[in-house]
Amino acid sequence: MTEQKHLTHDTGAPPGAPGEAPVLEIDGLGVRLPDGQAARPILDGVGLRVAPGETVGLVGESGSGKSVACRSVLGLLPPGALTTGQVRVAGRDVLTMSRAELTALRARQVAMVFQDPRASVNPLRRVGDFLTEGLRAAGTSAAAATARAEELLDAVGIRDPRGALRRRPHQFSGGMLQRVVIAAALAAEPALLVADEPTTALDVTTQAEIIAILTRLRAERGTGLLFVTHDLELAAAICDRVYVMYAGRIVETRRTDELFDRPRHPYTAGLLTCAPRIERDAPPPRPIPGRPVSLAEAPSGCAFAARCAHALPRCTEEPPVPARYGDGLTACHRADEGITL
Ligand SMILES: Nc1ncnc2c1ncn2[C@@H]1O[C@H](COP(=O)(O)OP(=O)(O)OP(=O)(O)O)[C@@H](O)[C@H]1O
Repeated sequence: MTEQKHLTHDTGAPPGAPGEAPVLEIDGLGVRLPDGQAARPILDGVGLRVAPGETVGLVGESGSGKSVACRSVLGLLPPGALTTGQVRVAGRDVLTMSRAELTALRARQVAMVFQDPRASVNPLRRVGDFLTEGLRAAGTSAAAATARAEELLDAVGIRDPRGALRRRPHQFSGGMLQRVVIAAALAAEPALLVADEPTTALDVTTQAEIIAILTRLRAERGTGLLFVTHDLELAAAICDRVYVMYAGRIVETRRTDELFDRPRHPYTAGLLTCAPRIERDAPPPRPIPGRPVSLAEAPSGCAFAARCAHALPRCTEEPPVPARYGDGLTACHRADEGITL
């Protein structure tokens, strides 16, 4: 694997309203994680923006690096991680923050919701303690913290919030507990919420309810939302813009409607056609051939070339550099040919 340093300071994001700084700015992020004596490359040249109140999707198959990218936003990379580039939250680089600064960042500015709500809560403690501890640590009185916790549980659709505060995690279904985790994430009114596959472990109905809650809360509170998923259809349903990641790199980004109407990267097009559709006359799903590679395994040309029906000899030799098409970016040698239509 040759790292391509496909650095660009263009992240495909719209310029934004004057005076409105992005809540998240990732520029040229590279991550290597320890692997025995060596360091294994995981991310390369990742660039991404989230504006206040914007919902941005980060989409890709398993192992593409989505979780590592969003963990870097909270300074939650494993010990020994080596990074390059910048991850700025409200203008400050997370990668250079001290431990105390990271604690403050997580308490006030960024919150994260993970796939498995049971991994986020202490099974032995009451939900009320889980919801109020951050508020109490920030100096809120016990009575005010409890009132706020009830308000938050109400906002995520939990009936009888007062009773819920006294219960323990095992007394909640997965979907109800994910609501509790979202309520806790919103307690400090963070500028940015990072949700890593928050509905993957839930049944379809509960999934829809959680998505509706996230969408409503984002609209009401103006929180920026970075929504991580392997499901492009789901991302399209809720996101303003989407970044598509393959083998640790962003291969395409654009506004959701444009991404669907006119994907320019064959990988994006493949993600769109590999998912089953419910319409009666919809074509059958067409899986992307082969299996995804990690950045460490990626060949020196385009990492997707071996799975791509449109690959030319050039694709296996030269790394494609992200270039601007329409309102977004695509890293493909054939992007200007419209081959994925
Ligand atoms: N703590 C770690 N130590 C070493 N390698 C890791 C660690 N966490 C993740 N990786 C590696 O980093 C790469 C990206 O993993 P990551 O979990 O970010 O992918 P993902 O796109 O989120 O996948 P999934 O959808 O399955 O969660 C994988 O090759 C994975 O094996």
